[in-house]
Amino acid sequence: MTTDMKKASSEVLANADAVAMRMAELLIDAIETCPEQKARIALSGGSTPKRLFEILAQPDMAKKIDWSRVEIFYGDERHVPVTHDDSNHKMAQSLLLSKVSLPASQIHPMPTSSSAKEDAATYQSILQKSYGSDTLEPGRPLFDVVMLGLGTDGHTASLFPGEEVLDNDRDWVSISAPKTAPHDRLTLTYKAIQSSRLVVFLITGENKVPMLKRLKQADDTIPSGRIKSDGKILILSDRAAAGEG
Ligand SMILES: O=C1O[C@H](COP(=O)(O)O)[C@@H](O)[C@H](O)[C@H]1O
Repeated sequence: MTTDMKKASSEVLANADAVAMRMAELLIDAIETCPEQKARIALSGGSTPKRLFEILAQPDMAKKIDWSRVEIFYGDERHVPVTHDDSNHKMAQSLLLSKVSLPASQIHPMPTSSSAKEDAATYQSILQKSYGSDTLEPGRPLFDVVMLGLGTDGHTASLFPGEEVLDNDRDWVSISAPKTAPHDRLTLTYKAIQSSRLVVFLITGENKVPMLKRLKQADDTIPSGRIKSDGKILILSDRAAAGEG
């Protein structure tokens, strides 16, 4: 089964906190029902997942998760040192990963210390090692959950409009050099994102109204509109992003 954006489900929740809580529930469920020993989860970057990370780090919530069954990956990363304020990993590490019982060996940040091209190839090898093969097999998804955001230009992960990576159907990880963003980036490709049990878009705030509308219409002229999953796709948004605020 392949799900494209035309077949995506959506839920509109009261506010950004409710979206984060719902995402936390989905993660708990995905970890509990993961058919393999460990659930591979790709975190999204940007500002939207911040609230989720804070919620998951709260002791009452953190104890609902068997962290020994979790492997953390990233959907994209700014090609900056991990100490940089724009680093997705820095944010996830400080708000969540440093606060729960998750061994460092189960956290896989995108490397950013060599050239972006070399770092993309290294991350692909890290994913292939975890998956146990360098070929994606039908019926055995790479990720249990891929979290995605939505940029006001329609990008998701670091799949930006006009970038070569949009046509890369060979690699799992690629470089992206958006002209509209301050740093080069590394990103999962469409192919890697598709190999998933569940893709969830987290979209909050009224500045996302026009793009969320296009995403729900499965507009394939924006990069997010071309996302597919071998499992399910869910768009979680708040009322403000849905234009109901
Ligand atoms: O999927 C993603 O979307 C965001 C958009 O970020 P936000 O700050 O509006 O939440 C993107 O830039 C991010 O890196 C990515 O993972």
